[in-house]
Amino acid sequence: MTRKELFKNTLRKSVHAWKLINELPLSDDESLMLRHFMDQPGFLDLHWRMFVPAIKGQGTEEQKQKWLPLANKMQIIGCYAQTELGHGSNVQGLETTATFDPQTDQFILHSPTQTSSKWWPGGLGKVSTHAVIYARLITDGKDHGVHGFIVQLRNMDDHSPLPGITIGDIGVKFGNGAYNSMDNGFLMFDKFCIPRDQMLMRLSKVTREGKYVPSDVPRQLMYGTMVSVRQTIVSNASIAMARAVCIATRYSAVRRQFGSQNGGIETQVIDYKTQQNRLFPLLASAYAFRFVGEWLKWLYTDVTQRLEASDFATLPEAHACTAGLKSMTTSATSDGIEECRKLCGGHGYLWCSGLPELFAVYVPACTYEGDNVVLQLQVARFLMKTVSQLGSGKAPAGTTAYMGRAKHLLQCRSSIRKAEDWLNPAMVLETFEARALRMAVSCANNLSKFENQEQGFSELLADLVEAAIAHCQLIVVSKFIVKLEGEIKGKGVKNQLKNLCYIYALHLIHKHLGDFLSTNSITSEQASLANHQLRSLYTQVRPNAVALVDAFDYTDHYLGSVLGRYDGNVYPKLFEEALKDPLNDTVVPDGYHEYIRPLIKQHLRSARL
Ligand SMILES: CCCCCCCCCC/C=C\CCCCCCCC(=O)SCCNC(=O)CCNC(=O)[C@H](O)C(C)(C)COP(=O)(O)OP(=O)(O)OC[C@H]1O[C@@H](n2cnc3c(N)ncnc32)[C@H](O)[C@@H]1OP(=O)(O)O
Ligand SMILES: Cc1cc2nc3c(=O)[nH]c(=O)nc-3n(C[C@H](O)[C@H](O)[C@H](O)COP(=O)(O)OP(=O)(O)OC[C@H]3O[C@@H](n4cnc5c(N)ncnc54)[C@H](O)[C@@H]3O)c2cc1C
Repeated sequence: MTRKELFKNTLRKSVHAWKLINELPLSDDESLMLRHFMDQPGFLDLHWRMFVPAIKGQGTEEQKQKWLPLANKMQIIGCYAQTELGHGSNVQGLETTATFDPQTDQFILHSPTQTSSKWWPGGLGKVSTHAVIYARLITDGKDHGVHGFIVQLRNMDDHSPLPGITIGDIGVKFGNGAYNSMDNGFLMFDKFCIPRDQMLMRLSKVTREGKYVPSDVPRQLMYGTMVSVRQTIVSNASIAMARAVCIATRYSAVRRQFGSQNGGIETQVIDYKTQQNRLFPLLASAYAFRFVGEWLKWLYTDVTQRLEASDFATLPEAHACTAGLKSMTTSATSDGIEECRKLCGGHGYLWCSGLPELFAVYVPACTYEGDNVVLQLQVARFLMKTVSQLGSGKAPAGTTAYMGRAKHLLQCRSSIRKAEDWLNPAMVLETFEARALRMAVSCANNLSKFENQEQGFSELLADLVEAAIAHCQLIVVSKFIVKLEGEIKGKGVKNQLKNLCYIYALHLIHKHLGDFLSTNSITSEQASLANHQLRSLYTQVRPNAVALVDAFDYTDHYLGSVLGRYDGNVYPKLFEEALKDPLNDTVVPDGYHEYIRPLIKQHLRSARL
């Protein structure tokens, strides 16, 4: 499809999905499932995941009563317009202004520079009638920082932009189809006026007289919509990873190379330890991210309930967990999808493998909802704060509770003696805790050598990110172990999950061996034992690998991959796909008479053939 066709077709699908949701009707969970199977980024994502939650989280009761019924019936379509051409990560650096005019009781929205143009918001370019706009609030010449406003963008009769608004699509993005189904947009305001009651005023207010009334709740609640989306992105990482792994695992069982004896069949590539060493940790990650996603959903629900009761104590941890896990799981999944492409050899590079499209559509997850490095630095700040409070009498809680055992974890030596000891959950956990704590403490010690903490932080950014990743990996490992300790129906299933849990943990040790050795969390002998155990786990997973990906229950239609077909009938179907290519419509290609024939004829003449 051309870009225009792709965009229009996605509009068609989105509107059809909305019709089904209402007609059947579908529950919230079923609607999410429908979105999952619609399988294309589109304006509904931003309307439901960001526009509506932003109003719910930041609007007053009156604002919710006014706007939510319209949004819930999709009589208005909204998006989330925060990022600007010049500022994305640095939200406090946004330039768009919203200046209160007491004479008209209105805010004047203005884009003072080119870099202040809104740039990137999904659904903004061509579809949305409304947006939640983030802009600097100015009253009486004073800048109160960034706040949210509900703004109508387009005329409800003919969809034209309202006077004072310039709006459009930002152009083609990475990949052929992928994210190009979405109208990520730009937007400029030229002194555009909105009524005062369209500032989202649950957190802070501007009175009729133009007085700014700051809120008595943390201003970070303004970032709540991002926290909610980051949490869902973790579960989505599991879905995308599982999809790539399903394709690569099934195909690895079909594909044979070398090893034929006396003219017999060749070896299935899934039997090579190198293939297993690349594939099975990704299979394990798909399960691990699913379980940590379930836990994060619980954490998010818990913090939401606490916030409603004005208990803000767990907000920093919820922010650190959603930011860190969003970052860690999306980076691992993007890398994992690419690894799966390589695991499928040359055929993985074919569009019909399903992997190129999956990669192209998935990889921006490392950037949207916060650049992955910027988000890990938020985790690092949280860790440094926690370390600095050790010994102050305030016991670390939640995911940093292990830091409360700092005295032990800083000096303990791993008691792993034989390979099977690596199947002991307590020993594995302690290894990850020791490594995470020691990396965090080492950063804190290095920071303390700087007179200026912020300067020290800048100097140590790379180490801080590594410490944050170590903490996030510990969370994933520990939540996998907790899952195994809970109710899992079926002993066989539990055994398989145990194998995957240890593959996940031991492979991380192997991959980040430098961290584990340099922090003395394990010795090089213990590292060899971990590798030994890992190989044995691969052997145990091998006979069940295909079943473990079949368990994701993805249909062939959803996978969209010739290589990942459930029936394994890969080669005939590759031919079928190839023959569908427009280049094969004719035997002699268009351009032959124009370019190839004159070239050949010229050579034939000069060679006197
Ligand atoms: C084959 C076909 C397949 C098809 C598949 C389809 C797949 C589709 C998948 C779809 C899935 C999902 C769809 C999602 C759609 C995504 C849309 C994307 C939308 C966006 O991107 S919206 C824009 C997002 N922008 C960002 O994330 C910006 C990142 N920056 C920030 O968040 C912040 O500015 C910051 C960097 C975190 C803050 O930095 P800074 O320290 O400068 O900030 P402040 O001074 O403002 O705050 C300091 C203080 O506050 C704490 N804090 C910061 N953020 C939060 C928070 N969210 N909650 C609580 N607390 C927070 C911070 O820690 C500081 O605390 P301290 O003072 O140190 O105690
Ligand atoms: C597909 C897609 C959809 C999007 N949808 C929306 C949307 O609906 N609404 C919306 O408002 N926005 C949206 N965005 C924008 C997105 O949220 C931002 O792109 C994102 O937050 C990253 O910000 P940036 O582009 O400014 O990156 P930058 O911050 O410019 O990052 C560039 C580089 O600088 C590094 N860097 C930046 N700051 C630091 C630091 N302090 N320390 C160390 N390194 C740093 C980063 O790691 C990165 O390597 C979307 C983006 C994409 C790609």
